[in-house]
Amino acid sequence: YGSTRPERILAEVKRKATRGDARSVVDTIDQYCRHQEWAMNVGDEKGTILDSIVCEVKPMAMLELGTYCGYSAVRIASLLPPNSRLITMEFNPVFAAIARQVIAWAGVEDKVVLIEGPSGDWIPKMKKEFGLTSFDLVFLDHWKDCYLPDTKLMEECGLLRTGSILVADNVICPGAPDYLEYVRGSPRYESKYFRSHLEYTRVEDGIEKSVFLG
Ligand SMILES: Oc1cc(-c2ccc(F)cc2)cc2nccnc12
Ligand SMILES: [Mg+2]
Repeated sequence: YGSTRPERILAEVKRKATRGDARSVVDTIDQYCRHQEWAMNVGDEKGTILDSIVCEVKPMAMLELGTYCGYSAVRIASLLPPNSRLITMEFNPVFAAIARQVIAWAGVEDKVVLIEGPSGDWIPKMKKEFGLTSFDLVFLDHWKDCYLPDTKLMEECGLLRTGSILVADNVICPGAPDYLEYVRGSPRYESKYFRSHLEYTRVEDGIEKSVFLG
């Protein structure tokens, strides 16, 4: 029986990364995915852009859509202020099961809440389920055709406040054209593009940072 790519990434983390050391987990995954087998982590180059935004915003409440193996959840959690929480949402149960173990190995499980299921089902329930008023920062890194509907749903559910920031991965590759058109064209957003590359490649990709103006 063959293992899955997420299982091979977890095995590499357990073999090479220091338990409780988030940076060593991040670096181990980057090394493996650059030199052994590509995987859809935000990666080191775009990850540095994400880090700078997390450090600037210092979010008390943050949402990640699309956990995959937990690479960006670990990367983000290692930068969060005390008492702040990252809620990360994953649709695929196989990915979620691996991510839980990667997050635990990195020792950031008390900063991260991983929820499983479709974003469209969860978003309307989040205020009540987590006693939230709104998110300070949202990282969109799930299926590209969900970026726009989920953004509109977060607006409708009152999960965004004046100043909430959306950070979207892959706006060029694979691309989220309808989302880009919306945040760049809407008077309710102030949007900025950070040019970069698709993780572990020289292909152009980028991150779009959009401030919700209310
Ligand atoms: O960062 C990413 C890259 C890709 C991806 C896949 C295949 C390619 F050829 C190019 C890019 C897919 C993604 N899906 C969800 C979240 N993030 C993704
Ligand atoms: Mg991505």
